Amino acid sequence: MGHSQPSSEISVPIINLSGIQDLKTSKSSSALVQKLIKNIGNACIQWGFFYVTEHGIDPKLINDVLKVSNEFFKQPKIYKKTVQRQPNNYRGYTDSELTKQKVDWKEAYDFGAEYPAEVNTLENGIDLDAGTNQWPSDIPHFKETLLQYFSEMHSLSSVLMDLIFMSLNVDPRTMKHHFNEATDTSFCRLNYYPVCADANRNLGVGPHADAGVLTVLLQDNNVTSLQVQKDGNFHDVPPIPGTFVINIGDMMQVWSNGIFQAPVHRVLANSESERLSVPFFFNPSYETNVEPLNQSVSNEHPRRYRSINWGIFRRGRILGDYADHGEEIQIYQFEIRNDNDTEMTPNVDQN
Ligand SMILES: O=C(O)CCC(=O)C(=O)O
Ligand SMILES: [Fe+2]
Repeated sequence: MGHSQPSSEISVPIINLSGIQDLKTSKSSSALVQKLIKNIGNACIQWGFFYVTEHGIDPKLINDVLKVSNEFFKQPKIYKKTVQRQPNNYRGYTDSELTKQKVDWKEAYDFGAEYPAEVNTLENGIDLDAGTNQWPSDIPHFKETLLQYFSEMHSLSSVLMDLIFMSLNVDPRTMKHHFNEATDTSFCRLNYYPVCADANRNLGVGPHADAGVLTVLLQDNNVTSLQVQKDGNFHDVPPIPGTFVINIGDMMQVWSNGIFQAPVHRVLANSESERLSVPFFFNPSYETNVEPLNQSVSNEHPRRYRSINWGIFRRGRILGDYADHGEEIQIYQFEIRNDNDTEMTPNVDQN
C-alpha cells in the first residue's frame, strides 16, 4: 500500500498561550484572552489540530518524562510484561494494540490518576473498571515523574477546554462538573515506535479520531511521523521543540454539534529512527452524557447527534482496542438522520 509523504503548503496552526495567565487571574475579557479564544476557535473549526507554545510546563519535567519513558521501553519484553494490560485492567503495558482491527507497530504504557477505590464501582450496573496503575519496579522516579506530569496535563487541558467552550459562547463554569482530576477518565499513554524494516506496509497507529474531549501530545524531536487528515489529504505534523500538539476528540465534536470535527490522524512507521510520544487524553467522568450544547444548535444548524453516554462509548472503544470484536463504536452511529430515529441506541455489547 505505501504511505508516501504528502507535500503540503498549508500546515497546522501554532498558538501562543501566554494569554492564559490573564485567564488564571480571571481577566477573561482581556484583549489577549479574546484573541486567544478566537484563534483557538478558528483552529478547531479549520483543523481540530494545533500546536501550543508558551504553555508554562517546565521543560525539565518534559525531559524527565521522555527520559523515564525511554528507560522503560528499553527494558526486555519479559520485564515490561510484568506490568502488562489485562482484560479487566486496561492500564499498563501492551505491544499488541489494535486500531480498527489492525495491529499497530508500537508499544504503549497507559496510566492515570491514582483513583480512590470507590470510583471502580458504578451504580448503573455497567462493569466499567476504571483500571489500576501498574508501576514497574526499578526505574528511578518513574511513578512520581509521571504522576506529576499527569496532574500538569490535566490542568493545561482544563484551560484549553475553557477556551474552546468560550469560542462556542458556552460559559466554561457550566462544564466543570464533568471533569475531576482524581476521578474522571482522563489517562496518559507512553508510546514507543520501534524501527520498522517494512515501514511502507505498516503504520505506527492506523487512521483514527481520538474518542474523548481533547488530547495534549508530547512528541520527541527525532522524526516526523504524525499526520493529520484535512480535506482528504494527510499533512505532516513535525515535532517543534517546546510545543505540544493539541487535538480535539469525538466528544468535543458532539458537544459542538459538528461545528468542530475530531480530526483523523495516523502515525507512520519509520525504517531508520525509533520514536517516543506521550499523549494525555482529557476525558469526562464515566456518567457524563454528551450531547450537542444549546449554543451550537440553531435552525440553520439543527441538532446532529443523540445523547452519548461517555462510559458506554468508552467501554466500546476499549474493547475494540483490545480484541477484534467487530467494528469499533463510532459517533456516526449516534447521528440524527431524520426525525424518526431519535430513539435508536446502538448495542455495544455484541459478545
Ligand atoms: O504518537 C503520536 O504522535 C500520536 C498517537 C496517537 O494518535 C494516539 O495515541 O491516539
Ligand atoms: Fe490519536
